[in-house]
Amino acid sequence: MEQILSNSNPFLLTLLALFPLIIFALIKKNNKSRKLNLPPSPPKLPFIGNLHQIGDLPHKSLHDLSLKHGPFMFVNFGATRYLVVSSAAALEEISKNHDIDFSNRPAIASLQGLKGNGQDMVYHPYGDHWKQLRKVGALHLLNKNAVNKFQTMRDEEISSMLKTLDVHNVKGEDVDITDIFNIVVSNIFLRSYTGSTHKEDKTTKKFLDWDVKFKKLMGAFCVADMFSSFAWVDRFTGFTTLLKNIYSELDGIMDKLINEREKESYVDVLVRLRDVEKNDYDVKAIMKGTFVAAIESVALELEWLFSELIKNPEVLKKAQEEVQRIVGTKAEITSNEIEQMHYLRCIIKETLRLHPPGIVPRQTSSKWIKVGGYDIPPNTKVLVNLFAVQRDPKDWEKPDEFIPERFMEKHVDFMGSKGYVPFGFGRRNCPGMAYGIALLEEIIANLLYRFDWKMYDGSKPEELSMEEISQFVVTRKVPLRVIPVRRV
Ligand code: HEM
Repeated sequence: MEQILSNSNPFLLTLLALFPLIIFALIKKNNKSRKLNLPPSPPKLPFIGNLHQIGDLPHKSLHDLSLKHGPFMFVNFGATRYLVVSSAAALEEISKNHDIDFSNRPAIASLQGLKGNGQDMVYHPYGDHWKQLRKVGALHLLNKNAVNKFQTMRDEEISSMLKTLDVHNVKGEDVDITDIFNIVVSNIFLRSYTGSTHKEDKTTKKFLDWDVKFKKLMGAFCVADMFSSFAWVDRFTGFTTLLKNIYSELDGIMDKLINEREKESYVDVLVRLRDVEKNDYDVKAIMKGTFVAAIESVALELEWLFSELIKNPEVLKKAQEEVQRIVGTKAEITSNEIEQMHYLRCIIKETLRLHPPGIVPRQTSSKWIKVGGYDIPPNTKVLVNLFAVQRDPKDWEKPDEFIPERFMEKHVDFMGSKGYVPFGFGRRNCPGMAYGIALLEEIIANLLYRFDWKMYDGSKPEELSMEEISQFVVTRKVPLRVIPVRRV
């Protein structure tokens, strides 16, 4: 034996000694994967995974796939695997039993430039730092009191929007209402951030020009998002440079807002917390994430809401009658009057049900989780398909139809009702809900009160195209053009 030991290779000897341990580990691993019950997945192709089954509108393709493969399914976008959640019951199970475990966001290469050094609010991992950011946002920008504080400024911006529409009315011209919505919403958020007392048309234009380029880029194919080990292809094709340029342009706009901030505005508070109280804040990243989240979602919901009103003249008429009945012949609409517009609120709810802004990205925590009877590995990237959840036929009769009246009969909260989650779910939900709803109500109430609306090309309202395009968010494919006709 001694001879064997002295003549042998020490590496082989170590292996021999560890042999029982290795066998034990292999058996254990084997047993574990045999016992694992992973979610089902549509058939995949080598390398591209399920990409061939995803069309131009991923929310629709994923919805269709979920009807075949179930409300929890694994889908591979190239080499990147996602758990796709597609029904009200599945989402309820997650939010009731695993809220914290599903409260992270995945790293998305093409959105890296919004994250700054990773200390923003939208993409920051769940934890104390993120909670602190949410608190500052709530206190200085987003809660009901903060929203009320900005009322005068909102009134000014809405009144300026009405004046622009009046010019088109006098000339009998059509107007790109999508453009009008983008301008009024950007103006309002810009001023809410910096506390500016005057109009900021130039910066708004800069931001909106930026936004068009940004969305186009987000609609393009980013190799790093699908195949992280082939990220070099993006450098080779020049995509990485395009991303770098677009984010540095946004940085420039944020710099301008920081330089021009008023005392005690949201931006000023963020800067003070960073510079005076030495909080570890990436102010520009916080601003970028919330700014883009706010403007994109409110503008697109206004666009869909207005499209649905134009396409459904009987709903439009009923909504106008409600506004007229409550406001009478007064010159201004007050927040007190808007509170009484129940039918308008139903229209908003139904629009948010049919047209949520996009698919919600999340990531699970670093432990194994069991949902829907399936084993979910640590750090799994998740896509919650609100389009599928909010059209679940188990919760909604005629789920694809626009029927605001359904909300008259059934009490459904904007936040936290089964099968209705336009502002997301759990503790990572949208912090801008109060502000978003206030804006939708105020802008639409004014448009209904002041104007009648005609199709610009003489076509019938019901012929209005509702085609979508998915570029970061899901918007109308073609901008909405209408003719405003003054009523009062
Ligand atoms: C009608 C308008 C809006 C809709 C439909 C909407 C919808 C959403 C949704 C679905 C999410 C994902 C939530 C989740 O992961 O569960 C979200 C997140 C977010 N929204 Fe909104 N949003 C709106 C307006 C706003 C406004 C006005 C702001 C800010 C001023 C805002 C700021 C944010 C932020 C910062 C997040 C990320 C929160 C986090 O990760 O902690 N949103 N929004």
